[in-house]
Amino acid sequence: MRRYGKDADEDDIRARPGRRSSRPRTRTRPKHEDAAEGTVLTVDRGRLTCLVDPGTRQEREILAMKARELGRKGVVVGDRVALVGDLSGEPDTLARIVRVEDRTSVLRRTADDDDPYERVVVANADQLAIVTALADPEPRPRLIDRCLVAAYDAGMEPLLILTKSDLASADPLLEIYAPLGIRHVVTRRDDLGEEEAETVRQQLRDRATVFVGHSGVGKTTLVNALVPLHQRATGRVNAVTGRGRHTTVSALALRLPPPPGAKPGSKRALSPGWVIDTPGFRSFGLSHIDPSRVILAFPDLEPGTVDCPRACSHDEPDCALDAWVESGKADPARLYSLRRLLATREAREGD
Ligand SMILES: Nc1nc2c(ncn2[C@@H]2O[C@H](COP(=O)(O)OP(=O)(O)OP(=O)(O)O)[C@@H](O)[C@H]2O)c(=O)[nH]1
Ligand SMILES: [Zn+2]
Repeated sequence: MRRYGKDADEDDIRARPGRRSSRPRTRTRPKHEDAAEGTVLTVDRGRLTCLVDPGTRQEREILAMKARELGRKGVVVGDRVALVGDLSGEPDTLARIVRVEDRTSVLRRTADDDDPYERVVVANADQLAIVTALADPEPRPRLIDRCLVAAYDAGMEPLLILTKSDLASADPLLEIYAPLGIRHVVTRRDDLGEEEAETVRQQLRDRATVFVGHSGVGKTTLVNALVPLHQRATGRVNAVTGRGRHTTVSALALRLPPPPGAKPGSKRALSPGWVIDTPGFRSFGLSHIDPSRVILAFPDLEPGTVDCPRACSHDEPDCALDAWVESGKADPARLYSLRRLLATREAREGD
């Protein structure tokens, strides 16, 4: 898949879209030559847990905070950062993050469609796993479409994970998504033994995959099977937020176990892939999406847009894609799917 992650330099957690370009870009980097490299695994009320020296005997998680000099720059899960200060990782120590490296991808969402603010959810991920139950709760193709738009906008490859296959067949959904050529896996809780979990892990090896899904689709069940040593806490009420059972509070990066038979210390063992679990959500706001980025995920259609009117929505009478498809240059089902996806940008009841 093509990479087209947009410039993600100036992305405060809360940035007003459209203002980005007016801010001056300063590239004065403080000298922190002794800084350690780390990857942000989770963020909790301004405290960032970072993994340092991965794959070595010194591997450790250290707690850090953003240095003042970073200003309003947001630091999110998946960010690669430079750390100074106490790097021991001992209890009650706190390091400082002095730099955030350029990002290869940025997954954003707006809390809802009327929300002018966008949030960077995760940085540097390669893949977006859209977890959908086949029943209980009923699948919501429109929500899947919205997640797909977010993935394409972010330059991430989508993966459909269809859970609860004991309750309903996956065929009708798979038919809808066939023209998009999205990879998929179908799971059921009672089959998620070690062997089946390994089949799912094969889709996640060597990359970082963000898991998103509506509450109750079985995401926690799945993630716990994929990363058995971790067992995300469920059913506990958080004393601070008061949020209840089975509520995942913040994004959390989890390393997959190494593939069976991988030699300890080998590349395969050291980069087994990452799962980035995110809180279950009800909606996925898309007010920040740019159709011209989404269309880059359709390399068969994209060249057909050169004759489009300026700022074409690709769903208007003058759109050149109709002629492109009529002349046999691409499959009409692809154009239909693209238009269906782009149409989800308009908010509707129940999003
Ligand atoms: N029938 C059936 N039930 C399942 C399956 N997977 C999970 N469940 C059940 O669905 C319910 C929700 O599962 P969770 O794993 O907590 O769902 P979640 O998506 O993490 O939910 P949140 O934590 O709210 O985001 C639980 O009662 C699970 O036991 C499955 O394959 N089949
Ligand atoms: Zn067009």
